[in-house]
Amino acid sequence: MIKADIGLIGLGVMGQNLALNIARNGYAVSVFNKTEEKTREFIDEKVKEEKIYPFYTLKNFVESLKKPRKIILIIKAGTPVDDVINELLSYLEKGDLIVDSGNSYFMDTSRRLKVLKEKNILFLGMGISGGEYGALYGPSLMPGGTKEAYELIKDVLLKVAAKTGDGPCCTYVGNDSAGHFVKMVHNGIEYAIMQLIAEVYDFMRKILNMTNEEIGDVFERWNQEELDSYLMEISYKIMKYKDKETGGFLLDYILDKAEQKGTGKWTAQTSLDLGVPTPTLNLAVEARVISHYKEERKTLSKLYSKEKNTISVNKEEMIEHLKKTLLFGVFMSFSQGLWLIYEASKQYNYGVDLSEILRIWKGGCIIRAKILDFLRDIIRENEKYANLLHSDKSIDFIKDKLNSVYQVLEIGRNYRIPLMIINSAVDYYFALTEENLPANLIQAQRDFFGAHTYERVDKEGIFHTEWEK
Ligand SMILES: NC(=O)C1=CN([C@@H]2O[C@H](COP(=O)(O)OP(=O)(O)OC[C@H]3O[C@@H](n4cnc5c(N)ncnc54)[C@H](OP(=O)(O)O)[C@@H]3O)[C@@H](O)[C@H]2O)C=CC1
Ligand SMILES: O=C(CO)[C@H](O)[C@H](O)COP(=O)(O)O
Repeated sequence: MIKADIGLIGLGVMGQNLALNIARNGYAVSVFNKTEEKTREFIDEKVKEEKIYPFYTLKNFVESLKKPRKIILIIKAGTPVDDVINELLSYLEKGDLIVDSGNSYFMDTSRRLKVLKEKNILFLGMGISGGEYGALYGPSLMPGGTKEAYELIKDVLLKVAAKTGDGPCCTYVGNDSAGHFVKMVHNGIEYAIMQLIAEVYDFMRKILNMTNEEIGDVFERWNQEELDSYLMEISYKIMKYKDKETGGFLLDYILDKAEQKGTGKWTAQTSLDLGVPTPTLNLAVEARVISHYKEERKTLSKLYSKEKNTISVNKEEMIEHLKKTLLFGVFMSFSQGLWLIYEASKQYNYGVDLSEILRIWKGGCIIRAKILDFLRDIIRENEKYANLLHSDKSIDFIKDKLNSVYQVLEIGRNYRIPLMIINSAVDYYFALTEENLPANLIQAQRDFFGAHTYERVDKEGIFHTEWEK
């Protein structure tokens, strides 16, 4: 009778490759998928010598595992996770472990942890990043929950994770739902960087009149410099990719409506709940939402004539300005995301080590980037400042980029192209480094209409004024 080391449920894009990755690292893996056909296809078409065993009932699947059982779920987030856990509970025993590695909402993970603890089942909420390629060759893994649960599966996770010069891209992220929280923010940052690159592309094609090929060349060059990152790499490849059907660039045939599955929106919602400013991450979600109104945009674009103040620009200089703008935006995106993780870690007692998070994001994951080493140096320099802007290194970095950001924004405005996220990054910087904001007027207005009271700058206390008396 088969006794496998690991069980994996969910043979979708990620699950198939993760199963292969685990098996290729020397483990015997039992697999189960809701739709049987997918399991059969996987076994017939993808599995070669790997020790991967298919099961068609959960009972047989569970019985095929060595005790204590270790089961990785990698299925659609939400109700399916609850359904599968509930079904599994009929067959699991005290001390068995479930690892949910889908993009689950962190509050769901906290709830599941409590329920499963009462049933003596160990549980980890584990973020995974790297897409289908990462799942196969080495993802970045962000497990959170109890240390006891992590210890049970640590060896497997460290083996299958991506490796960099700083070790495997997996660490114990922290207590409770820390793993899924960190993955959620990872995705919030991912949305922001994707939107930043998209705005730069828009600028290049509409203002600098660059072809996809030319933009691809610039992105490729940037990818060998400070902007070296996975998202830059795929963007230059996308720029140059030809459509098999038409022979044109595939990108030009893709409808400009961005989809989303929820993690970016949860990041924005959570930052508002916790009161941490992450405007760049939030606006990246808004940008996707606006993109969805294609018909509306089409109609309105005809109603409003776009008088563009064309001004002459030096293309090569502008490309350099765009590079610095992108670096500035990427820095602000990470800065906002890390601050959010830091505050959440305090609020929820996660115990997250930000430097470790930056380390495990260096390989395998979608937001891996050369700039992470620089950010890590800043974090390690002074751990009490989760807000990166405090560091001298940041001040020098930002000063070097600002003029370029201003140039890009000014020209973008003259040509009327939306640069929402670049604007948000610079406004975040302006607001956060401004001693006197106009919030005094907001407080006065609130007190005027709702007797909400205010504090004064010249004396302690809470005050209210009868404004019309
Ligand atoms: N794709 C990516 O780049 C990444 C995805 N993720 C996350 O990993 C998880 C899996 O993603 P991915 O592999 O891309 O998704 P797919 O859409 O390719 O696969 C979804 C999987 O979920 C299963 N499933 C759906 N509904 C149920 C249900 N009610 N009960 C049991 N199983 C169900 C499907 O089974 P069936 O075949 O029977 O429909 C299938 O195995 C998701 O949470 C996703 O957000 C995380 C990082 C990266
Ligand atoms: O987690 C991921 C990458 O890190 C998934 O690919 C996720 O689906 C991306 O988010 P969205 O679909 O909302 O763009």
